[in-house]
Amino acid sequence: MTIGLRGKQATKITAAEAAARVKPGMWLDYGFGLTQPDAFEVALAARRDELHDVKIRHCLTMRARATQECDPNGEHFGWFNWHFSGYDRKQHDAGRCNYIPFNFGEAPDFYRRFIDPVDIVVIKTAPMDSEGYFNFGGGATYVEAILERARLIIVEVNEDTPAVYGEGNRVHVGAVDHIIEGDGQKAPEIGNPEPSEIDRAVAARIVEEIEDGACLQIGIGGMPNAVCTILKDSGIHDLGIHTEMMTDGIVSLYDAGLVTGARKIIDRGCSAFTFAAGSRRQYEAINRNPDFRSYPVDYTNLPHNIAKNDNVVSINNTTQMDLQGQAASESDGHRHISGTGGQLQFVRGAYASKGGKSFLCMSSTFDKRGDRRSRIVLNLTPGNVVTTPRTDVMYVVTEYGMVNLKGRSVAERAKALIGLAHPDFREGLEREARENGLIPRFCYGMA
Ligand SMILES: CC(=O)SCCNC(=O)CCNC(=O)[C@H](O)C(C)(C)COP(=O)(O)OP(=O)(O)OC[C@H]1O[C@@H](n2cnc3c(N)ncnc32)[C@H](O)[C@@H]1OP(=O)(O)O
Ligand SMILES: CCCC(=O)O
Repeated sequence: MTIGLRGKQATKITAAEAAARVKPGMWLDYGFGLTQPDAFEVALAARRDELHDVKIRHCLTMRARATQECDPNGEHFGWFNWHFSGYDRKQHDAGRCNYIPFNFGEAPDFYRRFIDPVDIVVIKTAPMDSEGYFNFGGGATYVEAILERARLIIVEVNEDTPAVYGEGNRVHVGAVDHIIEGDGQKAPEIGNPEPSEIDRAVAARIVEEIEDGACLQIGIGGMPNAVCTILKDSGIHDLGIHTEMMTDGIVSLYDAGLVTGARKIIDRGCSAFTFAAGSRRQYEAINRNPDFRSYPVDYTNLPHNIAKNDNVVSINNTTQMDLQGQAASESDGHRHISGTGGQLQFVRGAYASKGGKSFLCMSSTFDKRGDRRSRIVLNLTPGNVVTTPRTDVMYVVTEYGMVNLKGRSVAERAKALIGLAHPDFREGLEREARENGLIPRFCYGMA
C-alpha cells in the first residue's frame, strides 16, 4: 500500500525555506526514530526568537534535537512524545517534554480518528527511487497515517537512510509538497551493551522454552537482546521474526543463518518489523534486502495480527512487579522512563497465538548509586504505571527462576514471585504477603 497520489507538484527548497513555513501555534510531526529530520530541525531552531507555541510531536529520539537544545525553558517549542529514549528521559526530567500514552499498535488509528490534522509533517527518508517513492521503512510505524492527515508534507532526504521492502512505508513524490536535502549525517545508531551475567542467566532460562520454528518478538533493552546471544549457540533453527523493533540481536541471528521464517504463516520467509534502531550493520542488513519487510505498526503490533503466526514467543523487559504479578515497565513512581510501547499488545498477541508464550524478564534487584532494591515488591512504587496487568502476565523470569502465572491463585502468585526475588528480600516479602492477606492464614497448601 502506498500513499495515493494527490497530484501535488513537489518542489525542492532549502531547509531554511522549509522552516520559514512554520508559524506560531502550529502542530508539527516528525514521525518516529530514524524518520526525525535534522537539517530542518537546525533551521527551525535558528528561527527560535520569531516563534512561540510551536508544538512538535515525535517518538524515541535517537540524537539531540536542535529545538530542545536551543530552548531550555520551552518558551518557543513544546515537545510531545509517544515513547522515551534516554535523551527524551533527560528532557522530561528537565521539564521540557510531555509523554502521550499509547499502545503503540493503535497509533495509526489515533492519527486517523482522534488527532487534529497536523499542520506540517517533516520526515527523513531515503532518496527518491526510480519509481518516484521516498522510503521511510526504517521507521514505518504510524508515518503513513500522519501523511494522510497532514496539511503540508516535507521530506528531508538522506543518502544514509535505509530503504526497506514492505508495505505502507513509502510516499510517492506526487503526494509530497517539498523536498529538502539532508545534512549528510550518518543514520543515528544506538548502542548494544554486552549482556551481563544476570542477563545471560535470565536469557538461558527463556531459551530453554524456545523451540525450532518459533516466531520471535524481541523487546527494547539489554536483557531481551541477551536472548539472541544465547540463542546463537543453542542449535535451534528455522526461527521466524514478527516484531516491533528490529534489533542488532535479531540481525546477528539472521547473519548466523538461524532465521529462515520457513514456518511463519504470514510473511513466510521474511522478517517483519515496524522500526529499526541499532548499529550500522543492522541498517546495512535491512537496506533493500527482500528477507526484511517493514510495515505500519498496526500490522506488526495488533494482537489479532500477531496471533496469525503460530508459536509466537514475545520477550520483554519490566522494571518492577508486585506480588499479584502486575508489571510496571515504564516509570519509577511519577518519573516517566520509557512507555507502554508494544509490550501489552505483544503479551496479548503471543497468548492468542497457537502455542504462543510471553516472557517478562528482569533482574531480581535494581541498584542505583549503592541503593539496592528488590524489583519484586508487595506494592508498586506509588505513582508507578501498570504496563501489563496481572491477568495478562504469563511467564516471569529473573536470574533465580521462571514461573508461569496463568491460572495461579493470588497466594500461588505471591509464593512463586517471592521465589524469583533475591534471597536477601524473600523473608521480608513473605512476611508482608502474609500480613496483607495475599497468602491467607488458613489457605490449604500454603503453609
Ligand atoms: C520494542 C518492542 O519490540 S515492543 C515491546 C517492548 N517495549 C516495552 O517493553 C516497553 C517497556 N520497556 C522498556 O521501556 C524497557 O524494556 C525498560 C525501560 C524496562 C528497560 O530498558 P533498558 O534499556 O534495559 O533499561 P535501563 O536499565 O537502561 O533503564 C532505563 C532507565 O530506567 C531506570 N530504571 C530501570 N529500572 C528501574 C527501577 N526498578 N526503579 C527505578 N528506575 C529504574 C534506569 O535507572 C534508567 O534510567 P536512567 O537513564 O535515568 O539511569
Ligand atoms: C515505542 C517503541 C518502543 C517500545 O515498544 O518499547
